[in-house]
Amino acid sequence: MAAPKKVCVIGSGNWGSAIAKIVGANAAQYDQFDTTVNMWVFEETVNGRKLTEIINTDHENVKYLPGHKLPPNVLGVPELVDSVKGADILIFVVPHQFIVRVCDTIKDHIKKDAVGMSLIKGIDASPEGLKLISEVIRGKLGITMAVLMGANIANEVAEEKFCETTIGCKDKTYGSMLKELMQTTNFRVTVVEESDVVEICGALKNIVAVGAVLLHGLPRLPLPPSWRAAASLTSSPPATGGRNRKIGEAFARTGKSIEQLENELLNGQKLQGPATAMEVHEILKQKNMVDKFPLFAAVYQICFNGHPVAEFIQCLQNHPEHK
Ligand SMILES: NC(=O)c1ccc[n+]([C@@H]2O[C@H](COP(=O)([O-])OP(=O)(O)OC[C@H]3O[C@@H](n4cnc5c(N)ncnc54)[C@H](O)[C@@H]3O)[C@@H](O)[C@H]2O)c1
Ligand SMILES: O=P(O)(O)OC[C@H](O)CO
Repeated sequence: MAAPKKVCVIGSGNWGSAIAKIVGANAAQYDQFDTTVNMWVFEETVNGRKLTEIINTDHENVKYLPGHKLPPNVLGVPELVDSVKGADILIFVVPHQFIVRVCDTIKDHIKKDAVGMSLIKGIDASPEGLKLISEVIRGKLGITMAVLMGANIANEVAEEKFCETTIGCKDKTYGSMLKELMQTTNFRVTVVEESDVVEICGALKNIVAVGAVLLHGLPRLPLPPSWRAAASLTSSPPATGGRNRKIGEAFARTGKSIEQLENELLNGQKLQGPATAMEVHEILKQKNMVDKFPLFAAVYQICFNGHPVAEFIQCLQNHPEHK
């Protein structure tokens, strides 16, 4: 029988911890996985104790996923290089702004035949154009990559509410292995081969989520309730408690900057929607296509250029599709 596959979860934020809860339970249950699951923890001090010590003693990430026990076989590791040693499966789940540094740190320390799976929502924008985060990782590490994306809110998944998600994986053998690692009774996994589509939809969805929330935050526009409901249907997570919703509502209400609200309200968690709107805006500008995506442009202008939230309606009224 093949040696059990060793898993490392790279990241221990809100989603990283919720995922470690699932992966730890499945690794303990299925023979094809090594029981111990490493989880890289960006070390910090919480209530006078190291976060790794809290995780490894109390089995709870009290800062990023309070109120949920992690399986005891999930081991918090503060050194990134140590955490990935010997791992056959690398699950990438850090905020997207940190991924390049993570890859540069581990590139000489991973197994060459490891398989990676990115749970990171976002894109990489540079003067060379748009790159998917999985492409960035593949380019840096030279490993096979899959992705997992869904309308998933970490706290809901940790509470074991019924949710579905999609693994995008071009290789069917890896696809079924990753499904066994991720699926539970209440976290249902579909595997498809169109990995790039799954990934770009996961990233762009966060911009739409911010847009839907900004609309909800508009107090006196003559929008019928059905319109607001339709907006939220395009992305149900912000309607049920995501961070895009929390910050989007506060932004529309207070007029404070996104950065200030992230610092004030998220306790170290990172908001992804507005950052993705900025990166997508860069790409659209490069390609002279800003006018073709008025919703993305409006989210960018409102979040970063001081445009009034009420401008959202004009952008939709003037959408090229209606001309
Ligand atoms: N939270 C969710 O509900 C959810 C759901 C689906 C997908 N995602 C995606 O998962 C990814 C990770 O999000 P999350 O919710 O786990 O993170 P998070 O926003 O909760 O936490 C921030 C994490 O970044 C770490 N960090 C801070 N500074 C760092 C640095 N300099 N280098 C490396 N790490 C640093 C913190 O220790 C913490 O673990 C994101 O791309 C997000 O879009 C999140
Ligand atoms: O908590 P949010 O708003 O960042 O959403 C997290 C996920 O991306 C939702 O799918």
